[in-house]
Amino acid sequence: MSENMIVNFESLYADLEENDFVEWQEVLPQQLSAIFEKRQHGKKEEWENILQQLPELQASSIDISADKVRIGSAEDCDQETSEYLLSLLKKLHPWRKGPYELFGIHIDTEWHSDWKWQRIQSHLTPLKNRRVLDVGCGNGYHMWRMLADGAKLVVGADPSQFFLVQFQTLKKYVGEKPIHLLPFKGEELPAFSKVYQGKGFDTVFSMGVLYHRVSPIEHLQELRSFLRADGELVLETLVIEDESNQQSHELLLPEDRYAKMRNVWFLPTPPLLVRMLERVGFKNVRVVDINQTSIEEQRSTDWMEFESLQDFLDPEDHNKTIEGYPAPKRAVVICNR
Ligand SMILES: Nc1ncnc2c1ncn2[C@@H]1O[C@H](C[S@+](CC[C@H]([NH3+])C(=O)[O-])CC(=O)[O-])[C@@H](O)[C@H]1O
Repeated sequence: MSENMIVNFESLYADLEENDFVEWQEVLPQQLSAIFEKRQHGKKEEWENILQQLPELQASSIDISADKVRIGSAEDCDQETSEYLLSLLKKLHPWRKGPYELFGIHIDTEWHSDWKWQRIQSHLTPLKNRRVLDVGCGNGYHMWRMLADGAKLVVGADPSQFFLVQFQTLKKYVGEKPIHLLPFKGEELPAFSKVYQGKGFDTVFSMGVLYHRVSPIEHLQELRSFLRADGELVLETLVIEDESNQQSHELLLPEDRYAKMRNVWFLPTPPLLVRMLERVGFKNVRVVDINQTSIEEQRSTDWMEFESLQDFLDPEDHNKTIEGYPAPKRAVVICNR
């Protein structure tokens, strides 16, 4: 493996070859090396040390289909090793997406990401035997659930190398499976359908990413280019709702911060979101879920000690953010290329 990389991607190359992505596989080592070179992280050595210090343990059983993704059990590990593992996991604070259980240690993450999956799962074209891409996958929680649903290849992309380290920590104990996280932004992935002549993923997810993009239409065009013909897009993003006019095509561009976040740009109404998807060429666009995020779903825990949703809302009125905007509400839209 090239020196600047935190993890080894050899098994990904083999899985890409097997799944009709051979052209990408040929250029990927070079692309990865360039990304690690360009985005050198000050904590790289610290993270490498944690990954190397993880104890060698065999998971007697694994259940990635459960809401709490579980790897191994408390019996697989003696008390001393368990405490050591706990200390290493705590060094990887903050744990945002989950929940997970690793050898009996419950990682109580900031988000109940399982609740999002519950809202989405039944609307999907079954993932069995599909090649799946999750753009903005965080530490990969939903990727495990996609694998559990029978996907034959799960690739995630997220620019955060910290989330890559959390993902690798869990993957170490799962062993070889066709699930891989790449430290790329969505816009750094190849436009498969253009570059590789009609090739692409069967299902592409983009959850919690669109509102972070300054160019939301470009993000939708990219997502389309990652799909094969007829492939399915699952898009989840923040929306605003106009209670008096369910057909309004409006959007909110926050003046400055939104729920204390600096990097929130465009929040469309659901009809505008549908129109955006149709304008870039998606078919069969349908909104399958709208949900206001509760302070039970996103909250501070022992594993994420910073501020969370409760601190981002108006203390007098949880239907408003602290800046006075509508509180976070997320829509799930599904459509086809
Ligand atoms: N340009 C980009 N390209 C790709 N990823 C990006 C980009 N910019 C930021 N990210 C990544 O997008 C993720 C957004 S969180 C959603 C996680 C998961 N999907 C979830 O649905 O729980 C938001 C939320 O809290 O919902 C982060 O991991 C960023 O690093």
